Amino acid sequence: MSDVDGSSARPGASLQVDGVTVRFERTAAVDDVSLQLEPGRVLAVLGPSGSGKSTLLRVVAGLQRPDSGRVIIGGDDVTDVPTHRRRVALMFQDGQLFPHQDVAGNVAYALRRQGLSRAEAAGRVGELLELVGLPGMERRRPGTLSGGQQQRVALARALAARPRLLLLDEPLSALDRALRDRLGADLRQILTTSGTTAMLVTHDHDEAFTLADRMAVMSDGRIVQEGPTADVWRAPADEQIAEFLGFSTVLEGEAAARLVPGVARLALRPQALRRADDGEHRATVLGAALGADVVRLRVRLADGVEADAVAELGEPLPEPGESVRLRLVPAAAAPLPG
Ligand SMILES: Nc1ncnc2c1ncn2[C@@H]1O[C@H](COP(=O)(O)OP(=O)(O)OP(=O)(O)O)[C@@H](O)[C@H]1O
Repeated sequence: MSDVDGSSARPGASLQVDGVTVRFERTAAVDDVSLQLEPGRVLAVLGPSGSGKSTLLRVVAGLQRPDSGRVIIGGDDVTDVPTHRRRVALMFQDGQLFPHQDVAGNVAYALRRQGLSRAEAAGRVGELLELVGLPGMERRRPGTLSGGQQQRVALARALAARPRLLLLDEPLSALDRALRDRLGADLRQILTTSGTTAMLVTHDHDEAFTLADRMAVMSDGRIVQEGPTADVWRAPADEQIAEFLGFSTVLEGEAAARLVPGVARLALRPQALRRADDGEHRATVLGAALGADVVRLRVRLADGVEADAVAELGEPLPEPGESVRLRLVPAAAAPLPG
């Protein structure tokens, strides 16, 4: 237990979850979940609403006692250690800043509690604000900041305590799309730079993909697939997971093999079929709509199967009934087992 309250040079610790089960009444919200995360890595737990991911996060944070199983952080079994002694930090959707304190006061909160002098804390606050891209913002009040800036302050505050493990609950979902993309990329960079081990829960596959090295997909309290983000993204274990990861069409048999020879089931993202004059696949347009960065098509393939497709903006919008040629974008297609 020596490291629970002590400080170490390297902030990130390993995380191990061993056979954790949490029951509410009869049902298991978390059902025999085991996970391992190496120091400095970021794990996204991805799942639909009610799949148990927040409950799992609360167990790791020490806010929920498991009915069985263990939580081990940096080699210490913390299952019976209260939250404030686990050296974990939590960051929620809405940063929950103290409204009456300025940015520096918010970020310095944990530092002052650790007994740093005012001058030491001020220096560290400056560094942290630099890290999250808000240099010089010390004197601003939370109410005068944008949503994205507030999330950055919340992140700086969470990192101030040099947590061994940072726990994030849908950290980007309260932000609008453009801000989410920008802060997502920054957050990823900040976590990597600071060497922080982090676990985030989200129902947004883009958020998981942007932020995490590893992904665990949860359904009905269980982990149904786990691995490096790119691997899960490229090879979902079944149709339900594929759908959850943003694949919109599953082709079977002939229709699948026509696109990728030898494949019996093929999951396609909406952008997997792209209009191209030299494309080798023929299709009939059923409908077309302007999207923000592409034209979205609904098409019928040669086999009579319907699928999504995209076309470049700027090309004339194809009419329903029009015949088009499509090219497969292999990175947006994944063979499914079975
Ligand atoms: N305190 C509680 N008492 C009773 N049931 C609970 C409690 N907390 C969660 N549950 C139930 O446990 C299951 C998992 O809930 P949990 O909040 O972990 O899911 P989630 O995947 O985080 O969902 P969301 O994305 O909607 O937050 C749900 O069926 C929920 O109703």
